Amino acid sequence: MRRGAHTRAEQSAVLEFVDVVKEYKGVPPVRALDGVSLRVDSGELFAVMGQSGSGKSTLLNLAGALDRPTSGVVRIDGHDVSRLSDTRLSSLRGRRIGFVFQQFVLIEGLTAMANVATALVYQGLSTKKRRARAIAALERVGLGGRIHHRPGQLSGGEQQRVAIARALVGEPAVILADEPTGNLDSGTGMQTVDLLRELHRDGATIGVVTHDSTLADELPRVVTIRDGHIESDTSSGGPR
Ligand SMILES: Nc1ncnc2c1ncn2[C@@H]1O[C@H](COP(=O)(O)OP(=O)(O)OP(=O)(O)O)[C@@H](O)[C@H]1O
Repeated sequence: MRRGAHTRAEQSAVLEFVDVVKEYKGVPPVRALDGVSLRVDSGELFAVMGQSGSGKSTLLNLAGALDRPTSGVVRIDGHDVSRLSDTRLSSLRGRRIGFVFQQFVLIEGLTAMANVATALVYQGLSTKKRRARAIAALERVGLGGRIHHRPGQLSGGEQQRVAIARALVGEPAVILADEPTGNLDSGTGMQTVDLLRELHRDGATIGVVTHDSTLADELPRVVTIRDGHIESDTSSGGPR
């Protein structure tokens, strides 16, 4: 084997789903995920694609430590979420997951820099260090010239870049993006995808949830979900 090459087993899994079932209470209950097994290694860029109601948000909520499975195992960065208390789970979420949303979800009264720095409040850093890291993250997404702008003074694509900077500033184990191009025109959406690809080349682990096959086809790995099952996964699952 080439020196420095790792088999899949040696790589570190950032996300692991083993036979995961998620049921929502109701009469009758809704089985949103039904026996999902999935492994994502550090440094991957992947899409979770499926139609409305297929279970994408449910999978994202589990991968992002926002919820726990009904049965099966979800491990995030090596932690079995079912074994963590609510406090430990929210700490895992705050420190190891970066979220990007379709609606950007920025705070209107704050500058781009302050919006990004909010992601660091639990890291015990001085204000000066938080600002320095926020500026570095904004520079990384190409917004070094917009650090004092407020969301209303930025285009949609720029606002999504601020949101991506906020997601990556804490150096999370994985960035999870929920329909990140859903509010952007196709050209700006493609620039956002290019940015995600660039961050991936720099080593970030990124998952994109989308119903848009044009977007998913741009990414190296596509997991397609249908009726709560994984229908296909372009990852071979063997040594890479
Ligand atoms: N809190 C809930 N209570 C009951 N049923 C739910 C709940 N959340 C989701 N569901 C159901 O679980 C199934 C999967 O929903 P989910 O939101 O994961 O799908 P999705 O692929 O993200 O859809 P969309 O693209 O429309 O957001 C659907 O049948 C949905 O109605």
